[in-house]
Amino acid sequence: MLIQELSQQVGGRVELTPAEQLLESLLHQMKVKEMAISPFPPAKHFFKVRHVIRKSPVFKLLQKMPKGAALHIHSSALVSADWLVLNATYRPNCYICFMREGSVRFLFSIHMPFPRWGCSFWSRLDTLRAGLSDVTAFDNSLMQNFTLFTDDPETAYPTQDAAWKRFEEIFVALSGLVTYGPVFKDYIYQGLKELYDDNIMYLELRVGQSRAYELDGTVHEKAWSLEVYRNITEQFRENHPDFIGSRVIYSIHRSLSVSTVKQAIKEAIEMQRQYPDILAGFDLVGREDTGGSIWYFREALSLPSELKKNLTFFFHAGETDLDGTEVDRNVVDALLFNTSRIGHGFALVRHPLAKELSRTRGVPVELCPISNQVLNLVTDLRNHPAGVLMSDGHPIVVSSDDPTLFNTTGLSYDFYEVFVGIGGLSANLGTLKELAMNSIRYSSLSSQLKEKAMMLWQEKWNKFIAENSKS
Ligand SMILES: O=c1[nH]cnc2c1ncn2[C@@H]1O[C@H](CO)[C@@H](O)[C@H]1O
Repeated sequence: MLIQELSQQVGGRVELTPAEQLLESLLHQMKVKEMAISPFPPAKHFFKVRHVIRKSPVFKLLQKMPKGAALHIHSSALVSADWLVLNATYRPNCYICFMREGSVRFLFSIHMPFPRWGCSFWSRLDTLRAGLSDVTAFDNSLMQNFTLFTDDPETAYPTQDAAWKRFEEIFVALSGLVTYGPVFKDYIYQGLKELYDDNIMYLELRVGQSRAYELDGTVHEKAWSLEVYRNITEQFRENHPDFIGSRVIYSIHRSLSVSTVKQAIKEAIEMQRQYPDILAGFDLVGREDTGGSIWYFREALSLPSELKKNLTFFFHAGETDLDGTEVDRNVVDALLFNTSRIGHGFALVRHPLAKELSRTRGVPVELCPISNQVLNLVTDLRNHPAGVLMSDGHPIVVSSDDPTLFNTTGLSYDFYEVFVGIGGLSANLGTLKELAMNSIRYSSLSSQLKEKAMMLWQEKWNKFIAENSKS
């Protein structure tokens, strides 16, 4: 019985080579030590223990581990807040204005922009900085505007409402900065680099509706951005031949109307036809329990099958709502609409039928534990519902959701939380191996590219094992 139960665990069926067994026993000892630290880091909010995690030997090993693909990241929260402040805001012609409630807005422009409602007069950042006595303090305060990071998360975000309000506000603050054409291009490159530096080889990015602009006020078509994603990825691959690439999941905010979502679906169908290599499919984003449910958008979401067109869905579902409302049925409806993955699926364990369906159909949950700590207020990861999914051997992939806002880079922090916090001692090297392989297996890559990615990953994995199993 015990053996049977162990083999259910994610990775429980993965057979380890002798070298892997050696690394597993080292890893096990490291983990036991780390779990004895008091207080146990994953029992605390991520913001309070990030500095502890950073020093952890298990974390350092996870950074070196080839983790496969990042399948759930939002394009407007892809790079570190440091890069945005120290690189993007230092470019010429960058204007800033300060909102009454303390937030900021940016715009790149040749001329002084028109005043914006609720915002101070615009200042050009180079002039503004030249007049400051402490530029570092100013830059640090800008960084604070781009992330939810705080030493005291419980006070700053006592409720989900408070966390989500600030969360959505940051996206608005970032938009004038990251949608400026020249910044946008370097931003994508930097995003790929941060992932690559964390040993990730492929990315699927949720991309919203915002359009890029230029200094003279020209606004580009959405297709322009898709071409940038493709070209910058190509450029990155030329410089890093062992990177596989990136694809885009066209996304629309669920606070919008059915007719707007219908229009977006039509655009997505057309984009998937025109850019099949870069466009992977479609998703609805934004806070789930205050936006429209999947059922609410059923007329729009049925369009592809009515028109007999291909459009792959990657729905966020069961992220924030556990209360048995219509929104709580999103996990079921996502599966009925044939979603190919479930974004978050935090509520999945409460729906045994949906859970069974997701497992038997091989529809993985995109688990983003840091996001759940910040936005769902799950402080102690030992209470995370994914513990049940893990011990059930449920298909899971790990991702970081919004690295800018959570003040992380790469996936290693999320892997740490899953491996040490949610998985506990039952998670082992086989778990890590399966999670990394899952990220390639459940990606939207063609079967040929998947095979190539898997081979490349295996090579990197073997090297990782050989280098780390010595002692
Ligand atoms: O974890 C998430 N769940 C739902 N929506 C999200 C999450 N992260 C980001 N966005 C949404 O994506 C938009 C930017 O593209 C943001 O407005 C935000 O609502």
